[in-house]
Amino acid sequence: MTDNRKPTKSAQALDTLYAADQPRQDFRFDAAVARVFPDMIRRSVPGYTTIIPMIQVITEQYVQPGSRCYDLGCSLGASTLAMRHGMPASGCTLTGVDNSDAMIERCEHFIALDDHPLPVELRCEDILDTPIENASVTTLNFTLQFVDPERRVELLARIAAATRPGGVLILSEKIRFESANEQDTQTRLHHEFKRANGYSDMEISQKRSALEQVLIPETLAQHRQRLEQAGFENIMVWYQCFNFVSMLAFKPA
Ligand SMILES: C[S@@+](CC[C@H](N)C(=O)[O-])C[C@H]1O[C@@H](n2cnc3c(N)ncnc32)[C@H](O)[C@@H]1O
Ligand SMILES: O=C(O)C(=O)C[C@]1(C(=O)O)C=C[C@@H](O)C=C1
Repeated sequence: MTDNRKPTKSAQALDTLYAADQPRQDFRFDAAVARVFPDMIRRSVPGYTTIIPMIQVITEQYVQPGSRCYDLGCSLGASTLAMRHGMPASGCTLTGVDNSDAMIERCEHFIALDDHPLPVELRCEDILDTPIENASVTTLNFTLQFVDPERRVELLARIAAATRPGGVLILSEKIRFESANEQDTQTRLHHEFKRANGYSDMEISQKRSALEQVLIPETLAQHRQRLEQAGFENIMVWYQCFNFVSMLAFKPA
């Protein structure tokens, strides 16, 4: 197994946010999280380092000339840059959206460092308010799980309505399982992945309780049913590692 305990680049800050014993507080995408986010997400989400380059491959396949592409919940722009590199240099637009100032501020910097002719529009706002139109590829890479469950269908329906025939939504989520046995097994394996990446039992357990009221996972069946209700078809899982999945959902041609 690759040793993921060290940050990839010397300039990249190591995530030690939950290393010291602390009172429980809801997880927030604030400046402290934004600072360590590349290290945090790589060591916390099994498959993240595979999913990002595949977003480029998928974008290349489904981007349509003259259309718009959206990365909703773009954080520091890892998924945005993957989309950018899958898009033609002109004729299309790319918009990244996040409601965390700290994320958008750092994202601007990463986008500027990426040498590519296609401009990226960054918006600091709630994705529930983002105008979406003439879309071919939209990405929600581990973002829908943070949206109020009661508002998820309205967001997906708006994306579906704004997507061109044959366009696609890339939806990555932490999921839960109907079977208690599978839930326990997959959660244990996820925690083992974190341990293998250098997180202590205390870090794992403090982050788990910080996320409890904030990241609301749903089952694959719930995702499928709601994506269909929203106006998508041919919903397929193209990636899964433990309790993390990525799906494709198509707008009927
Ligand atoms: C797990 S991160 C996304 C990671 C990113 N897509 C990537 O691939 O690196 C979730 C992001 O969604 C943002 N977010 C959560 N709810 C949001 C909302 N309602 N509107 C806009 N952004 C939101 C958070 O601020 C956070 O940066
Ligand atoms: O479930 C966890 O333990 C996680 O850390 C997952 C997760 C995510 O899926 O977005 C939660 C918060 C951070 O954005 C990074 C990763």
